[in-house]
Amino acid sequence: MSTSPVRITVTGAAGNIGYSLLFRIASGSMLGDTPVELRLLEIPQAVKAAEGTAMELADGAFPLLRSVDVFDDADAAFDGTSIALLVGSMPRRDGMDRADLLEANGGIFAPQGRAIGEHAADDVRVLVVGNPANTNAAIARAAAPDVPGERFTAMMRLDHNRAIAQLAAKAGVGAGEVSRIHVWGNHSNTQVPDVDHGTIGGVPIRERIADDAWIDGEFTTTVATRGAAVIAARGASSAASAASAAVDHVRDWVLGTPEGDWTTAALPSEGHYGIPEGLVAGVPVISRGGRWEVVQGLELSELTRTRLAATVADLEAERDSVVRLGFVPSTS
Ligand SMILES: NC(=O)C1=CN([C@@H]2O[C@H](COP(=O)(O)OP(=O)(O)OC[C@H]3O[C@@H](n4cnc5c(N)ncnc54)[C@H](O)[C@@H]3O)[C@@H](O)[C@H]2O)C=CC1
Ligand SMILES: O=C([O-])CC(=O)C(=O)O
Repeated sequence: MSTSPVRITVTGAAGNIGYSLLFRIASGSMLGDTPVELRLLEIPQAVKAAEGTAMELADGAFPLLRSVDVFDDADAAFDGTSIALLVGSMPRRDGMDRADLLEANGGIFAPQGRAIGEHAADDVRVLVVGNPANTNAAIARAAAPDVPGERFTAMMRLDHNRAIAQLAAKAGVGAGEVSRIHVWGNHSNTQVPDVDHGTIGGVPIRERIADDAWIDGEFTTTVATRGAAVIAARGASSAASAASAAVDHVRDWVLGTPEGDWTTAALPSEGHYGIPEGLVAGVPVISRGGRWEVVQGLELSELTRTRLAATVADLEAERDSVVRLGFVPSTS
């Protein structure tokens, strides 16, 4: 067991995702047997609620939890942090698109990116959960030019997990039977779940499901619009499943992806698969030695290529908006 604690900052700690996420981290679900120091960042009006959550974390008597501190100042909250989970922002409500949140939430991620650049540990890894997650990650990255760009990622793992769940249900198997799928592009309804290289119980997915119309139609739409469906049902956006996906993303990033499988993360593009550089896009990834690597050389079907172009255009439109709003310089 590693004895030196890892410092983790969670923003929006008093919110719905925070309430689920913090307890998963404290229990060891994210980093295994590694002690953790939690730093909770909130806006001043929510500090009291975050302190209540800190009391409950203490009451959990988690053996791996070394400390919990609450902040309303980003510089202090990110000081020396190695893992920054940027959750705090405004969630969308029924009838809104995630892109409607650009202006409201863009103003949060530039100052937080700057604070990370100036105060976090040299090994800092950043996961942006707050929507629109991909573009918020690009904003934070642009504000922290001294941090290697690859350390700024956005969460597409919930989309990935949703795709696995739908496929497993259709095939009547457990989620653990589904391998080698991923979700391209934006965490929006233009995202592109891709099963063409995947297997269920070792059998190619299209062969096992034997229903291309379902895969290319209902399955894709269900995964891409699942967030809105949960909002319509719950009256609030996904929270526990989002927290679980954040735990999955960071665990795989730090500890590595299982041999023989891959997953999905949104990374700043280096031009792979024709995705323009700098867009933070969902891609197939493995993690080795604490670094994401894009799975290279996959053959894309004509349909996937067309859909990938549409989700890239969606990301470009978001990038153009935040350039206009002044959150990102036009060269990023
Ligand atoms: N990427 C993904 O797959 C998913 C992303 N989300 C997004 O995650 C975000 C958070 O969702 P919830 O926890 O449900 O929302 P929530 O409204 O329950 O909590 C958000 C928290 O963030 C805090 N906050 C606002 N501005 C802040 C700032 N500048 N610094 C620190 N904290 C700040 C608020 O006070 C609040 O406590 C939303 O943007 C939501 O759309 C939600 C589900 C999935
Ligand atoms: O849909 C939303 O606004 C929340 C979210 O990102 C998701 O559940 O995928």
